[in-house]
Amino acid sequence: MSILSLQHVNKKYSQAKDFAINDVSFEVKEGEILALVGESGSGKTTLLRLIAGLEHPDSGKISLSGQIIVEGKKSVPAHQRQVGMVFQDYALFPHLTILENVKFGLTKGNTDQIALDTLKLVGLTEDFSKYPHQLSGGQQQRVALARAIAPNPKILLMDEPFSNLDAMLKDQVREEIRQIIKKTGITAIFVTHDTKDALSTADRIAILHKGYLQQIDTPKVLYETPVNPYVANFFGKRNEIIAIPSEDGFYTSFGFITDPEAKKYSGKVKLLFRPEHGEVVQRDGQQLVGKIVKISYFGSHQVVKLADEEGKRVTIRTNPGRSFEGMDEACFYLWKYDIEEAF
Ligand SMILES: Nc1ncnc2c1ncn2[C@@H]1O[C@H](COP(=O)(O)OP(=O)(O)OP(=O)(O)O)[C@@H](O)[C@H]1O
Repeated sequence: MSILSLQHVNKKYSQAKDFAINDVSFEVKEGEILALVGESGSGKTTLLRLIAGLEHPDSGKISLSGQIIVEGKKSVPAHQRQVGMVFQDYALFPHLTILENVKFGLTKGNTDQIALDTLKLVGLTEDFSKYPHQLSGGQQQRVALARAIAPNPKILLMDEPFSNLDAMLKDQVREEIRQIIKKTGITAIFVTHDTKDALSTADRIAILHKGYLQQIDTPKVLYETPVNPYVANFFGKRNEIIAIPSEDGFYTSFGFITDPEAKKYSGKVKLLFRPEHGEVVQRDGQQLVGKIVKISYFGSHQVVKLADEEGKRVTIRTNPGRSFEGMDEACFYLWKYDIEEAF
């Protein structure tokens, strides 16, 4: 069941030339974690602020939990929307203790007990009489999360929740935050510019470009079946090989690829593939071949750059155990690629 629905939402800031959000419509299902991604200025934060009630759209409709919160001039004020918000810098009150910070937005019931239960839920084991400056970044984030979820909001909104954490901590915190959100069953939307955050943490990802929603789907579908080149390239550069189709395959500058699909094309095409959609193999005459330009070792995998006779390069990801000692050339094959007409 959908808990949040946006219909044809548009937003233009008063001094701006272009719309920050252009005709955006989507739904979020109950209990789902949605990531909003896009390059800087694509409208991610604006969209989050429109849902929170911190900005008002020029047109469109937003419903939360079956209630219309925005339509035309009508708007439910931010404090009445029952939306929990975690800001990028956590925005904790420096003069309040951990417990007081979490109790801040609570008005009903035994507020001490609710705050303590929520702190337990987010796994914070510190002395709750400490102040925010006495905590690490990861701990401050848990306090901010506890403060946002303690009042039992209908939806949790997080702006760049992982951007202040160092790389070592990030992987761990991402997983922990995901588990906490899933345990509470709360619906969550987070903004990030980091594709790794989105792919590893979200159930679905919405990708924005210049305020337009490009695609919204699961990480797997977005990565493997992007609807346009912008979405495809957003999740990492793809290799591009120019190919000439024939009855039974494609002629390329790296060799021939047998593919019955080729006969459907008449002119030149582009074969597009990600580094992990190729594999370096032993030579047996059937594969593509390239001159080894560079090998980079990453522990979990190696990245090999191969060039054709004119120096055009492709990048292939391969297993870390493969040895290239004494080799000038390497053979490879592609197990997955997209075919696009080349003009
Ligand atoms: N208060 C404002 N007044 C005028 N223009 C604004 C305002 N806030 C944002 N914008 C513009 O709206 C567009 C979308 O901005 P927004 O901050 O939503 O993008 P974003 O994707 O969150 O970017 P970033 O990743 O850099 O935070 C940008 O062109 C930005 O310059």
